Amino acid sequence: MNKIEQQEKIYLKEVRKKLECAYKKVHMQIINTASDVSNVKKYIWENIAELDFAEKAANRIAVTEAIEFGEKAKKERERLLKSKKSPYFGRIDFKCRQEEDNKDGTKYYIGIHSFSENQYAEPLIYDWRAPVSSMFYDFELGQAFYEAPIGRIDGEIIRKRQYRIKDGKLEYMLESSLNIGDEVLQKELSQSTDEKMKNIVATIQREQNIIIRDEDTNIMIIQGVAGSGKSSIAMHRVAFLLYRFKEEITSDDIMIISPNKVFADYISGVLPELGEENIPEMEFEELAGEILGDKIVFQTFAEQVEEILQGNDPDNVKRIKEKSEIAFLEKLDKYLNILETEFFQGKDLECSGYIVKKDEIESRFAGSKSVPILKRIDKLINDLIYKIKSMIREEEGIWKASFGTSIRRQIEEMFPFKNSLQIYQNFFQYIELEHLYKKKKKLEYCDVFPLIYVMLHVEGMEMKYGYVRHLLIDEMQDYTPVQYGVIKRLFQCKLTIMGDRYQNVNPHSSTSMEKISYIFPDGKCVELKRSYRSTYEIVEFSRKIQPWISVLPVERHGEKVSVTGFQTRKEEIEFLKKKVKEEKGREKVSIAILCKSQHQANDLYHLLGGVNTAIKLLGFSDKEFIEGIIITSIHMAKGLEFDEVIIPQVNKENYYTEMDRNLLYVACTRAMHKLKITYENDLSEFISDSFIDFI
Ligand SMILES: Nc1ncnc2c1ncn2[C@@H]1O[C@H](COP(=O)(O)OP(=O)(O)OP(=O)(O)O)[C@@H](O)[C@H]1O
Repeated sequence: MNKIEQQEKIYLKEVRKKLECAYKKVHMQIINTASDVSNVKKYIWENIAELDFAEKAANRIAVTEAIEFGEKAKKERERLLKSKKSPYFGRIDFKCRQEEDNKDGTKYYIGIHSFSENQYAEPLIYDWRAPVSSMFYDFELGQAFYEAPIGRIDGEIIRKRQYRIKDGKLEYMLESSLNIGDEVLQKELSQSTDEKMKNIVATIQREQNIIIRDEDTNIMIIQGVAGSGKSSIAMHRVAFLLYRFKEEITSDDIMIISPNKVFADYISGVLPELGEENIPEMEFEELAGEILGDKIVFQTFAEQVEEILQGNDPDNVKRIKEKSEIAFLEKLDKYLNILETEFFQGKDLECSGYIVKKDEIESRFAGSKSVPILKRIDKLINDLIYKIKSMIREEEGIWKASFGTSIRRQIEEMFPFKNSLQIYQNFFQYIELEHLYKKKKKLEYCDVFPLIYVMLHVEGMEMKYGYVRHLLIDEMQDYTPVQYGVIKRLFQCKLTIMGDRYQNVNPHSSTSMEKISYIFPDGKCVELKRSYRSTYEIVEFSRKIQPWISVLPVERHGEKVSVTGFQTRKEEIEFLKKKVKEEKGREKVSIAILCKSQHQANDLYHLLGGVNTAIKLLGFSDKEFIEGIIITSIHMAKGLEFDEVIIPQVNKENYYTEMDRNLLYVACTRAMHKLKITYENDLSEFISDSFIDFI
């Protein structure tokens, strides 16, 4: 062990001792608080009859406050426990320009949580989100600066170190003059995964840090290649904002729209790991359900994808495609703008001999333009009932309930639609493309958001999501311009939208960063091209499926991708069975067998032995990320990652459309360390001769 390492070990021991002291102190506080609470409760119980109202109230307040204090202390204890295990991961020695004589600079140790011995002492560990910590991610040795609350602080980084401390032991340390990375990053990336998404604080890269720490941008649109860390960045960005604006926002003010519950569960560990509460999550379908209520039954996105894969309805693709264009949103906007002028036709209204002239009706209607049109019709009815009632009363006549019904009927006849669905259906006649709307038992998924868009326009919507201060949307490519139109209306808050146009599981409705920025012209677009998830071999292999993608792999090498052909399906199944048997019982396996559709996944699951095997089937109704050996559809695996991925049935006749190409790409990019492809008879043309050196 060299001298520097020895010094660091001594320092680590000292810091851990102090953490231990702090831990014991908080632990005692929790015990004492629990005992105080129980004493006060006992006192109230025993003296309930004698205590007056004020005394009872005072005691109750004391209990509530003690419980709150106890809860906070418990969280602090949890943090200290984690810090004891791994107090910090980095250090910078920074010499501020004003401190010329401080030639060694000030040492800043950086960890997940900050720690000081007391509230007046300088921190022994700085939170990774503290202003000074930003230099750890942003600069190499030499000139550096950070934005402190008092303004920019300039100086020089004279030392930078990285550590891996596990269970209180220094596993390794590196003197780094380079960007964080390289060696430590390689080590981190080569770890196996047996669990959910982990934090990446120790190795956040510069381009990622810029996004995480950006507090000024209102709308951020991130296009990042597979494995570039988009979802990780999103979680770290939330943690950063919660720290930076701790007085203003809480985790309940932030929301994430994720592709499915399994994905939401997969990412749910990161924020608690970083000492923050999880944020509310929902899927687009849930949002649709909340708005449409239970009156309209609709198809889900997953069902739409499965339907396309079954390929039974070629017109379906046309309908989906058309409704995913910006032009469709523009046509819809145009239609909604002319609804009033083209479809509302004022007429004279007659009720029990009283007349309200057409002109008055039209000017009343035009006078409340800010009210959504269907609500305006209701308002007009109510206003005219009131007017005619007053006229009748003035002349001492008698108002009858049937007058109200007659007024309502006459006004309703002036506008041909009673609800949003009728208005939406009529849109297709108006644009003379009736074939684009297919009436079915379940509203087609491609009509769900256009209908909601119409609803928001013609019925309005109370600010249901007004409390959301920051919305994150993952897998942005899966949502159409109309869906973004809906988001724009419902969420008037900061947005972080991220995804990858090349990972669209339904290319007929995919949206690129360019399309999204058309809807949000003030949005800031950022591109991430480096892929961290997969080995160099897997990235290079995947890249050949979509050669137009520009992606930079991390130089982390692993096994070659294997492509194995079989003469019969039976042989392929036997091969997979053997593989599962070999892996069964091994600890910490993370293997996914990814099929083109859920239908194929279900079939294969049964062929491999179903419930009698070690394999677990993951389907659309699942809510939790499952560890071990799983079998599922590529759609379900979006956003997830596994040590090893096996893609069966990559036959010529199974993967041949552009949609299949995308799916194959998504499947390959789920693999971190190993990728195996199997096929029967002829291999899909997407895996061509150029792959030969990988076979
Ligand atoms: N700076 C980093 N340090 C260490 N690991 C990283 C870093 N950035 C990303 N990773 C790792 O790369 C993998 C991919 O990250 P993530 O899932 O966030 O990427 P993504 O862009 O959302 O992927 P995809 O779009 O393919 O689902 C994860 O294992 C993550 O921990």
